[in-house]
Amino acid sequence: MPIRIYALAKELQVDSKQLVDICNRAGVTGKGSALASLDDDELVKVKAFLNKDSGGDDSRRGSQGRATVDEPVRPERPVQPSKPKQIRTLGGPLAGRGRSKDDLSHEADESELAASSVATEEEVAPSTDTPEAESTPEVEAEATPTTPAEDTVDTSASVFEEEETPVAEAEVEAPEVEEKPQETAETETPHRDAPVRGIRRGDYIAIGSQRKVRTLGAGGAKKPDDDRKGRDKPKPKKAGPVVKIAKMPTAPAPKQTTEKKEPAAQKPIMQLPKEAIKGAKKGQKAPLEEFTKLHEKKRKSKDRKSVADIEEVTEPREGDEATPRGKKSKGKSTGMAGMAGSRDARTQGRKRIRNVGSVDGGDDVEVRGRRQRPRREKSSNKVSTAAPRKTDVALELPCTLREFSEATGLPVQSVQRTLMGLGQMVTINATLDAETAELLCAEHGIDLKIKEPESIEDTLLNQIDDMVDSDEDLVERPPVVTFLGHVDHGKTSLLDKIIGLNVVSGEAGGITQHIRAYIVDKGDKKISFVDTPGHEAFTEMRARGANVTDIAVLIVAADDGVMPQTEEAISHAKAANVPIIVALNKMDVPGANPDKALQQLSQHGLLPAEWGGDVEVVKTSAMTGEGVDTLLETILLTSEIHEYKANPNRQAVGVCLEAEQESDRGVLAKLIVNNGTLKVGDVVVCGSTFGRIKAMYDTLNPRVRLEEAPPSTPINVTGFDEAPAAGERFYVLNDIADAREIAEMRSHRSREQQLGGHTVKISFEDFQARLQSGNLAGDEAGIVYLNIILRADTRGSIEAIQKELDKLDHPEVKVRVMQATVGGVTVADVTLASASDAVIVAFNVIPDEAARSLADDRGVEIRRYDIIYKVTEDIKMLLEGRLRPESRVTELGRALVQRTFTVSRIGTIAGCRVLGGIIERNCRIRVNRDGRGIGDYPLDSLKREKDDVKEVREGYECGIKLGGFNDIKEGDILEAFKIEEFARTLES
Ligand SMILES: Nc1nc2c(ncn2[C@@H]2O[C@H](COP(=O)(O)OP(=O)(O)OP(=O)(O)O)[C@@H](O)[C@H]2O)c(=O)[nH]1
Repeated sequence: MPIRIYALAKELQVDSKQLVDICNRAGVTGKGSALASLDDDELVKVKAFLNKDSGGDDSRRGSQGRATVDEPVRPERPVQPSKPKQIRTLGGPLAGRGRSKDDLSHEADESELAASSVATEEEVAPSTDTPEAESTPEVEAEATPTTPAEDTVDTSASVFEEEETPVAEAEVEAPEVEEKPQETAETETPHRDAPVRGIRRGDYIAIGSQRKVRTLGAGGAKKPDDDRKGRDKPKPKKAGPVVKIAKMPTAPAPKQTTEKKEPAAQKPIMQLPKEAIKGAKKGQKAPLEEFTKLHEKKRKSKDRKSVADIEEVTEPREGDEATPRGKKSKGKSTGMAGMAGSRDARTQGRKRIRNVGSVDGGDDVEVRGRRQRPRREKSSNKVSTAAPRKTDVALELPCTLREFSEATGLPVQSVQRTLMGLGQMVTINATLDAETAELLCAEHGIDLKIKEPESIEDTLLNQIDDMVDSDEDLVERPPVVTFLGHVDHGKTSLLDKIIGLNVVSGEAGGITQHIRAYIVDKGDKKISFVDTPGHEAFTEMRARGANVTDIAVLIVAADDGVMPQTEEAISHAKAANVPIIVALNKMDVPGANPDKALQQLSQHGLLPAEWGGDVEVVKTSAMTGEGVDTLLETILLTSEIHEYKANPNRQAVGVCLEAEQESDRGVLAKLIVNNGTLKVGDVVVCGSTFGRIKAMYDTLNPRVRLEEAPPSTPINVTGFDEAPAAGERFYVLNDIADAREIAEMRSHRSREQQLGGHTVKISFEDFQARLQSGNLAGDEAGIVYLNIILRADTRGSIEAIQKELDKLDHPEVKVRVMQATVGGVTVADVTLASASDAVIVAFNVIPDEAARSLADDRGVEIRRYDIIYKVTEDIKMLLEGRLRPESRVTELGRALVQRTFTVSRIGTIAGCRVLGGIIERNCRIRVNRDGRGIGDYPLDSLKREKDDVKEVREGYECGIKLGGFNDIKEGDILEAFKIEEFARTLES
């Protein structure tokens, strides 16, 4: 049976190289390395050579055999006669068996060992002769020396100790290898004579097994120290060596290379949803059961995973940062399994990091590095996150510097630099007022639009205004009818006749002083009537946005016909865009001429139905009651045609018609409900006043209390803190705090407007600007109308101007003359102009003081002309959008001529008192006499007593000499004005 040289060397306890040399010397050539095999003949030959060299008995053969070896030099040991006993005491039963085996015949041993050896070779290394097999560790293991005693006692501790020795040798350094044979020589020497045999399967310890044993840890495997102790144990029983030898260096205990134990992984605290807990109580399967099993399986299989497997997973992660997350999400499944996948991925991630990164704190380093990388990349890109700079912004002012910067896109530092240049040191949270913001925008070339902050008024009241009732909620409501007409034509009398009252006699001078509003029954229908002191009041409500009237009844006395106020009433009714019914009253009067009245009405655009027109004319008499029922039927018929509807099931909105302070009840306001139902206890805001409705009274029977007022119902209410203005709209709100806030806000705004002056509501220039910008809403056909109220000195002037205006034709913009009457501009004109966004054209007439004042308050423009073509030219330019920039007349003041003085060679000097404004030198003077303009002339001289002065202010007297006009008379009104050049607002 072949045996390798190194195995034999071990058996003989000599160095392999020395054995190679011995082989050569013994004539066994061709054995150049320790891995070379010796066949039986060669083995016998070598052994014979060794025996020949030694020439001693068995007990001495080992030591002599070793003595023949040149190196290393070992101290000779004296032969101990009691050696077998020592062996027996050392090995115990094993030693005894070993001794008994010596008695066995060599043939038996050889055959048995050969059989076991063959079996072992077949199992472990079937082709030991192949070069590959020779180089494999398994082949090395085959040559592990064993003792014959091991054949029978294969699991004894001594066998294990013997097996451990070469393993330890493999781990320790060279000097230790040389020590081993010395320590074991005494025990192995008796078996030296045993024939060489192969190893058994039980003797074989694979490399992997060796490693396994080594890495078992302190508790799992015997330490080399223990082995040494085991071997050292019987030493005291041994006979000490005769010759003292130097103590051999002891091999240091092999270092424990087991990995640091990690603390046991803690189970995560997982809170189950309540449903799962409930379900589990009811016996349902626990939701985490499957997940736990799956996770446990994964954990077990994870331990078996090789490093290569882990690295394989790691690689794509190193290359692509997005991959790991993708892998994690891939591993996720629905429900709890998804959680398991996520945890598993996290565990793998930790492992990965440990393998790739450093041992100490590798986790943190890797994790930190991975997380920081995107940030570094982001910062290196230097992408500006600042808002783009804008060319025009809408800002709510005041605002902070930060808000300004964010809105405009200007860097804060840039804005601060600009402000520093203006001498202002501001912080980022400093507040910028409108002026500063405008300055900054101008500096940086940004168009600034100041945005009005959205108030609670906007949010709440606009929400109510925009509320649209569904068709199902809408029900028919009574029409609200207003009587309009000339004074004393019988409005009040007719209404009294309808409701059965006699109010006329109760009013001072028979003139209606208050607005009256009643609701009357006509069969199963109701009609609300509103009687106003004049059409101004009617228009006043419209001017405030409260168009309560559904139907206008124009009262025309059949004996008088159309009068100036009738014309105005027609204009107001037309401007309100409501159906008009004409009541030809006083038909009982002997001088009644209905045909003449109808003709006049036709001339004012009201063509009667009996003449083929669309205006219903009812002949009535408030005295006799003639035609009253017909008038009511006509009203109801008109109402039916127009289908006036409202939703009674919502909070009320309406209009205040009138209010007064009463000594006992406080504020008593007359309201009319437009929509919804007003109830006692409702919180109401009306204009700049608010309150909670304490009580409601019927307007016909003031002592009758009402609990609620449905749509179109006029009522008197108490509960307001102050008297609201006529024409103000009221709203019912849910919260009285909101009502208070809105009222206070409006009050504050009203004061500001009074202090800040007025703005022109509409003017020619403004109209043109709004026309160009498209801010003027047109009618259904898209036609925009320029509303004009024309006042002229004569009927002829009116006709001439209207004729000229008719020539103006523009497809999209048209002139609408709302009213054209003779005489000076009145308050009614201003009211109508204010309500209708109209411009008053005064031709050779002037406004009276009340009208002038009201026009200033309302911002109504009154344009005065004295040449007809100038009127039409301006309007033509306006319509064509080619209004030239021209000199604008600036009114300076007015003076009353008290006396006149005629001086020869100089002319007439007017002694005047300045009524208002200022009279300046070099101005022009417009002379007005009896409300009509005579002409305008340059101011020749202006004196105070005998001194020329630059100006004379209100309340002072002065002497005025006009250039080229001496026909000045006492009572004339002199209006001073100057012509100034103004820049164009629009280019042609
Ligand atoms: N004969 C006759 N007289 C009437 C008729 N209607 C009104 N009157 C009288 O005309 C006068 C004026 O009547 P009012 O009802 O006050 O006229 P009004 O239009 O209301 O007047 P203001 O309230 O000032 O706008 C009263 O004296 C009435 O008696 C009528 O149909 N026939």
